[in-house]
Amino acid sequence: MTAPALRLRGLSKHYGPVAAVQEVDLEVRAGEIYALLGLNGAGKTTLMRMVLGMVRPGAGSVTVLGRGPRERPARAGTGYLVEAATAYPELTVRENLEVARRLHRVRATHAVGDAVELLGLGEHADRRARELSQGNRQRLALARAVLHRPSVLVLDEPVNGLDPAGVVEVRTLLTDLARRHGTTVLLSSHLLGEVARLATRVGVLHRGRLLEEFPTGSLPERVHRHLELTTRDDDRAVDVLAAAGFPARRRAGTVVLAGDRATSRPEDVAAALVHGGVALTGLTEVREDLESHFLRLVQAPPGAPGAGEGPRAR
Ligand SMILES: Nc1ncnc2c1ncn2[C@@H]1O[C@H](COP(=O)(O)OP(=O)(O)OP(=O)(O)O)[C@@H](O)[C@H]1O
Repeated sequence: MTAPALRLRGLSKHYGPVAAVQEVDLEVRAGEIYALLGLNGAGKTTLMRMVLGMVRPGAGSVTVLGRGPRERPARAGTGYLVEAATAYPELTVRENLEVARRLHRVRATHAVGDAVELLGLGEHADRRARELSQGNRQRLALARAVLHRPSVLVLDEPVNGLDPAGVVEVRTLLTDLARRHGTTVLLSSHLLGEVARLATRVGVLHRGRLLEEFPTGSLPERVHRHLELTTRDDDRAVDVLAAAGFPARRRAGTVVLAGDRATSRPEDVAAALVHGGVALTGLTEVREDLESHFLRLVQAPPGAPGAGEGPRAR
């Protein structure tokens, strides 16, 4: 097996009494798009800065492409966008990218034109950076990050400030870089829906700790489900269901059943009611959306009393 493109071991950082990042173990394989999901202040930026060698870890270690983050092969192989997108305001888009090309010692002069095209900046190539909209400034920052075709991209909130079309473009770009060129992407976001569409794996960071990791493909199974029933006699329905081994409760004019046994065999629930002489007038399966899943996780981390979650996915 090849070594992971990024490897974090016991990574921690305190700022005075604030534990910004706490004992994070994380690996990202080549070609993966790994999204760090977290509320404001969760520690995403601090973690990314340690990956980039901009912040020294308090404890633990980081390797990028098998090297320390400040070693030349790691730096040369990494493109990044952290903090608010910045550029030389008086230089044009093309001139800004030209500076980046020289800094990265990229010989091919067409790299600038390629990056302009890749990020759809053609119309704006000769405008000064300070005249750009926030979204186009973000595109310029992304163009700078990918100009030298790095094998690792570290992107803090890459779709911030982009309009819906821009979000789709960036998603296509990153997916394409990962699939076709094997580029490894570590990104942060608080946009849950976007992360679900873009990332191959998600890590939930909360108060500096990595609470959970899972492949985005497994999300449909991970979100909680319950059944909502409407009946002619809800009190009796609850009693009949309890006797049949389906704990249920009344909520706002419905009868609610959680648990795998009920959600995986709704026909058994219906049959139990019919046998008990209760008229069933409606049965709906309700799935928790991604937003609620995330909020439930950060409010009741796995392992905490009442969290009710299985083992961490690894
Ligand atoms: N240079 C610093 N000095 C002191 N405290 C800091 C510093 N940088 C970050 N922190 C604190 O560390 C914690 C994590 O911050 P961080 O910026 O990493 O979170 P984040 O998940 O990126 O948040 P956001 O989504 O708001 O950018 C916060 O409590 C923050 O106030």
